[in-house]
This record gives sequence, C-alpha cells and structure tokens, in this order.
Amino acid sequence: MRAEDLDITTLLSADAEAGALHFAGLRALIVDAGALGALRRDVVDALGVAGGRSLLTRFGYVQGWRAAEALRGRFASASAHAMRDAGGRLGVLQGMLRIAPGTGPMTPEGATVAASYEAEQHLQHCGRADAPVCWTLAGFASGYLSCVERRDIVVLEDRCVACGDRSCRFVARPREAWGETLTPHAAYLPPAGPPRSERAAVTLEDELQSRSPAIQRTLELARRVAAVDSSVLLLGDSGTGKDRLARFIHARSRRAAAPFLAVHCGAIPEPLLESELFGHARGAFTGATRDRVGMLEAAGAGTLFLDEVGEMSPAMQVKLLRALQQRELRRVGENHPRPLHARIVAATHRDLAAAVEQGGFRRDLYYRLRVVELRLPPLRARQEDILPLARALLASACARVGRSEMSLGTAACERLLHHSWPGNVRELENAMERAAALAAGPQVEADDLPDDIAAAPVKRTGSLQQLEHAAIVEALGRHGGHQQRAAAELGISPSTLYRRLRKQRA
Ligand SMILES: Nc1ncnc2c1ncn2[C@@H]1O[C@H](COP(=O)(O)OP(=O)(O)OP(=O)(O)O)[C@@H](O)[C@H]1O
Repeated sequence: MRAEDLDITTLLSADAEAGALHFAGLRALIVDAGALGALRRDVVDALGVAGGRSLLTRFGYVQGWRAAEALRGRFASASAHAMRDAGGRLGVLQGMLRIAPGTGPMTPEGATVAASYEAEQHLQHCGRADAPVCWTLAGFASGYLSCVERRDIVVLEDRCVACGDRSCRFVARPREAWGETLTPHAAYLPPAGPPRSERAAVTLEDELQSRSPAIQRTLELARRVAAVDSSVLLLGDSGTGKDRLARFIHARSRRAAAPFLAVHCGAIPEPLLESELFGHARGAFTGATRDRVGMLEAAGAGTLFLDEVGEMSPAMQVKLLRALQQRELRRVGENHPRPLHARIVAATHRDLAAAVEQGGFRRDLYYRLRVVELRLPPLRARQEDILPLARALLASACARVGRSEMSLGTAACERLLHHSWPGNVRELENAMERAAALAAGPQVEADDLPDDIAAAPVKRTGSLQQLEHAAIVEALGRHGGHQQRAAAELGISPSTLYRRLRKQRA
C-alpha cells in the first residue's frame, strides 16, 4: 500500500437505508465543521483554554489510534513508512487539513499544514490565539503514530495559523526525545499507550491467560485462526469461556475495528430468529412496521458470534447454510440478495458430531461451521487454573464493588480446589462476586463461599505429611479459616500450625 493509493471511494461506504456511513471500516459521521467550532467555544468557556486543550487533544488521540488500527487491519502488509504517510492522507481525505508535499511530522522539519479546519474554526469562534490551537490534529497525529510505531510518539504544533502564522507546523518525536521541551505541555497529553476505550481488546489476551496446557494450545490455535477468515466452531460446556474466546479471535483479526455481534440462537424463539439474523422488510409479517437490518448484515465486515448454534431448528439451519454458501442474504419479505461480509464464529455446548449422526444437525452446515474447531475444557479439568482465575476474578469483583483488594484464605482455597464446577468459570465468577460483596474481612474465608461449593473430602490414606495437611485444612475449614481455633482443636499451638502451613505451601 502507498499513502496516495488511499482514496475516498474505497474508504467510504454509505448504506443510506441503514443510516450508517463507514470510513476505513469505522462507523463515521459527517459533522459540520462550524458546529464543531461552536462546540469548541462552549468547551473553552466551560473548562478554560487548558481544559479545552486537554479534552480535545485526547479526543484527537482516540481518533488517531483507532484510525491506525483500522488501517492496519486493512493493509496488513504495508511498511511502517507507508503506514505513517497514510495517517496524513487520512486527515486530507477527511477534510481536516492539507499537508505540504515532501513534509511529514516525523521528519526533522516537521509537517507543514495548510487549511487546518481547527485553526480556521478557532479563529472564527474563539478569535486569535496566543499559542497553537490545533489540539485535535496534534492529538490525532500522536495517537496515530503511537499506534503505528508501537511506542509513545508525541506530536506538538509549534506554528499555527490561529496565532497569525502563514501555516501550521507539526513535529513528532518519541516522548523521551522531547526532553524538557515537553514539560509545559505534559498536562495536556493523553497517557501513553492505547486509549482507555481501546484497552479492553488489548487486555483480553491477559484475561484469557491460563496455566492449563490444553487452553494454551487452544489460544495458540485461536491466534492463528484469527489471522485468516475461516469459520470457527467453539466447543465447550456452558460457562467455559466460549463467548470470551470468540471476542479474543475477533480482537486479533483484521476485522477488529468492525463490530462484534452475538446472537444466542437458543434464547430466541424460532419465528423471531430468522428476522433477528436476516432482518425483514416493512410489512413482511404482522408487526413488521418498519425495515429491520438483521445481525448478519449489521455485523458488516466484523464478526457474528452464533452462540448455541446447536439449538437451531432444521429450517433455520437450511437458511443459514444457504447464506454462508452464497455469501449473500435476503431479508424476510424481500427478494433481492445483499452481500454477506461478516465472519461467522459459532459455539455450542452440545456434542454436535453426535447430533449430526443422529440427524439433529445438518452435516453440510456442521462442516461449513467447523472449518477450525476449538475446544475449551471444563474448569474441573483445569485444576491449575482454579486459584489464579479465582484471584483475578476476585480482584475485578472487588474493583466493581469499590472494595480494596482481598486475598483467598487457605480453607477457601481448599474448597475451591475440591469443587467440581458444573457452572465452570461463570460459577467461579459468581462465587467471587458474592465473596467480594459479603466477606466481612480482607480475606475470603470458606464461609464466604456459596454452600454448594463442597468442603474438602476427608482423606483417609496418604503420607503422614498429606494426612497432616488434610487435618489442618479441614480444621481451618470448620473454623472459617480461624487459625487459633483450628490449632486448639488439633492440640497444637497457633505458631506450630502457622509454621506447618507455610512449610506445606512452600
Ligand atoms: N479465562 C477467563 N478469564 C476470566 N474470565 C473468564 C474466563 N473465561 C470465562 N470467563 C468469564 O466467565 C463467564 C462465562 O464465560 P462465557 O460467557 O465466555 O462462557 P460461555 O462458554 O460462552 O458460556 P455459555 O455457553 O453459557 O454462553 C463470563 O463472565 C466470562 O467473562
């Protein structure tokens, strides 16, 4: 890709009927620059120049970062140089500015910019300025270049038409290279790295991190399959994380900037599911008072997650298969086809291969959906994951309820490890949520767990050390983790109990 190859006709798509425009795959709006100028004035009046600059720089930064992500998705093989230039070209195509040929923010001379909409609007609505005011544009360039370069790039404007200069000038440098010059600007700059709105996708991988070798294999396959466009079928019991894995794949695919939509096929009654997936035309059936876009269409160039696809009726299976084969769909009550762009990721807790053998699920659809099959094992088969996951889920539950961080007591850990987890990670998540809400102290005790999370079974055989460990854990469990009472019951001093626990943990 070369920057000059980017042109408005390929980047901009308009679906007038759906009331949506997309630019580089991102939903976009056509906004009157004059209205933005008026908004700027109100922002400056309300927050002062410093507040306005900070807010609008951040706004630009998010825009720039998202634009870079969107372009990266479309031009995976473009060089870093081409990607850098493409950012300026995007600004031109969006009508924000004009860049003098041969100049660029990363060059030592910086980018010379004419026709900055922002300087023009500032002059019109706020009057002449003492210092450069193209805050959104500087933010845009910082966000765009930081995302492309994968390091913190700060762009500053040092000449501005709003201050009486003939043109605006933007200079980009890595944050550390600015040295002292950055100090007066530091308060206005967004924090380094992805903007807050984009962090969910970035940290998704961490959240799915697991010690279980089976999950590690699944994640490795998921990363590889994310890069291609094949259909993926996710298998696993309810609550094992299929929805989360589908989002993980989407976030790492070239489609990441486009929507991720999910339909729970088992939860929607048959007659409504067709309209949910395919949409309908006004008057197609009683109650269809206006046109409706279905999820297959609304997912656009993104990903549609079909959860519990095994619950789909035979008639719906035929319709879905036809749409996937022909890559086109028809809204209910319409005759003309529309292109289907979305990638399908399907999931089921059922044994779909068995359902195919028994005639409950179409073989041809099964093969089309499971070009790649990924399996998530139940939590009870991932013993090594239980405590790390419990701690991570407890930490986020504490953050949600506004509590400072809590730890898991020994007896609580034993109970968690001995439970069979029929509800998988969802059940563990609920247990941690409950503990964060109800626990009296800073540590989750066995009593803070739901009653059905079984107590550790009595161990009657094993080495002396194992028997001792079991006796201590059970006593702690009976006394809600209270070490003094457990020690009294066992006839040892609290310090002996503490010492032995530490030894066993080590
Ligand atoms: N590895 C993980 N780390 C953190 N949370 C997880 C993980 N796996 C699953 N969860 C959480 O557990 C809950 C259940 O996960 P999810 O909805 O993805 O499961 P599912 O298999 O799609 O369930 P169902 O089949 O019932 O729809 C969610 O709240 C999810 O955020």
